[in-house]
Amino acid sequence: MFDISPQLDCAGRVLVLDRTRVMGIVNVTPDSFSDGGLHASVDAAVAHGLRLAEEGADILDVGGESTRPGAAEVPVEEELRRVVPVIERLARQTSVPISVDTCKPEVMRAAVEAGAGMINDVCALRREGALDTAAALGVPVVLMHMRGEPRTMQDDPRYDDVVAEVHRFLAERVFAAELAGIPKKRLVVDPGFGFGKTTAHNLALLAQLERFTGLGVPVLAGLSRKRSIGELTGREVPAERVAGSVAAHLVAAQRGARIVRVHDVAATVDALRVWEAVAAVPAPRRA
Ligand SMILES: Nc1nc2ncc(COP(=O)(O)OP(=O)(O)O)nc2c(=O)[nH]1
Repeated sequence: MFDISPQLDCAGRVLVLDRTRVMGIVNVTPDSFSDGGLHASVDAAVAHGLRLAEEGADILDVGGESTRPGAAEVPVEEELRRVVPVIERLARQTSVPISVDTCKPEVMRAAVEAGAGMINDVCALRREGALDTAAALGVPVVLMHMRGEPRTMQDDPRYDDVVAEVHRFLAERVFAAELAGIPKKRLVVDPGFGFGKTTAHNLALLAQLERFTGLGVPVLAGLSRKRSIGELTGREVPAERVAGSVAAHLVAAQRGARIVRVHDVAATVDALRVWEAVAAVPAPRRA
């Protein structure tokens, strides 16, 4: 699928990015925007994660704090209580790499000790101590763009040029991570769909996603069931936005995304397989 295949060593579980890989979402939260409360207990979250692995997830993203617009911050002790037991049990029961979706250095450390092999940080390691903690943990890190904080980010976000501004931010965060001792081979960037962006902003970022591949690290795209998909399709209920989400992630894959972060793993895996089969057909020889 791709000419070069970066590899992410997730604490010994290697994720080869020779094709677009599917990150399955395991939200251990009572209030996530699309599946809040469905997997809030350890047993339910572990069962959900194993189901996503069965459906073909290449990595499982375990999060204990909703980042939906308006969400309040979760105290570190509560976030630890939510994610650590889930990561511990998933790491024992599946060979699929596990990422932890957190901004907090304490949660990063505890999650990696519990068996997580990647950090997914929607704050791009901007929290106090996060850069040094991620450098010391030695696992890959997703750096995502967010304008402001979840509580206020959707209050009328404005950009002169959203693609240029997000690109500049991610370039700065890649540089900061490298300065802190995190090599590029352990970095992934993500434009942060829905994090301080209108639907027009999200569409511009998706249409020009290719530009972010120029940062020299794999690109992750996460549009799954988000408000913009609802606006474009008229689907009010997040769980009814599967087709729109799959379409968006296919476009993201075509425009260079090496990881897509999704709730609906089976549907996404099927769509990517069909696309990859077509993409693999040799170009006709010129007459
Ligand atoms: N790297 C990355 N991480 C993310 N984490 C959470 C959400 C929000 O989605 P979800 O986890 O489904 O909702 P909530 O934050 O309400 O739990 N989106 C992203 C994203 O786009 N990229």
